[in-house]
Amino acid sequence: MADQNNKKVVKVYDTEQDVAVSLAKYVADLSAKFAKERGSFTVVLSGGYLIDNIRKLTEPPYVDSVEWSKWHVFWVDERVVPRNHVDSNYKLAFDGFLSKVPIPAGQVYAINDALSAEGAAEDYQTVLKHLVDTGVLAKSSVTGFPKFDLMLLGMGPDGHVASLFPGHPLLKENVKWVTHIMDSPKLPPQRITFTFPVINSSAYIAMVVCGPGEVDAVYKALGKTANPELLPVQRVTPEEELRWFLDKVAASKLQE
Ligand SMILES: O=C1O[C@H](COP(=O)(O)O)[C@@H](O)[C@H](O)[C@H]1O
Repeated sequence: MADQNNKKVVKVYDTEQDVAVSLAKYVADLSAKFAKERGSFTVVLSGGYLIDNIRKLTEPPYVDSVEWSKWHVFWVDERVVPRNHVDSNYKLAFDGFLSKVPIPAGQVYAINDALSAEGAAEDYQTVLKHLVDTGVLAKSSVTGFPKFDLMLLGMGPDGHVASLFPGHPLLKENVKWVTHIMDSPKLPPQRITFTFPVINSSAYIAMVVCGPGEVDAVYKALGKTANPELLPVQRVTPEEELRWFLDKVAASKLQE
């Protein structure tokens, strides 16, 4: 299914394994494109099971063929916990992905875990501004916000993306690049998160959803019945392409 108007593509695969295979090729192709065009590839990770979905990148042929030296890695959100804590999105990504591929350590931009939620959000925004100033990170000519090459996102059962939850005032933040939340409905409560203007200024977004947990949210987001109150995931509109990677289970209500 492809929608040319809002650059949305929905791909449904038989199994989660097929999603992982296709997602690895998609990421590797974009890595090659941006490495050639810009000399670097800026990639944003989320937490959750997305990290498991990108496992094929750590295996042949990709582990040997991707230009890992061009990668710059960021997080769309992070929990305010030490980096070695079981709830840390950095730890999840390090254990499942970053420790298995040769991305230079200086190009992995973890959120500062020694600061408060507010301080860590401000600090991360400062890091991003410096990278825009030095040309590592592109800037959107449309919005003026940083333009990441690719965001790899998951979605929660309530339709949340990053740490942007349904009905929360942070959905309306339109000035800050990075902000903080002290009352996340999903634990842990203190987090930092990219804002929608930053998410929507990115070039490409892969939205990866597999398994039974998000069947209803996928249906609300992509089904034929109009959803009166937009889920956070329905506000995601990157500049080039939003591509959904679903397995048959996650898409089961769409096919009814
Ligand atoms: O709390 C979070 O949840 C979302 C979705 O996670 P999942 O386990 O349902 O895949 C995740 O994308 C976000 O980064 C994380 O902090």
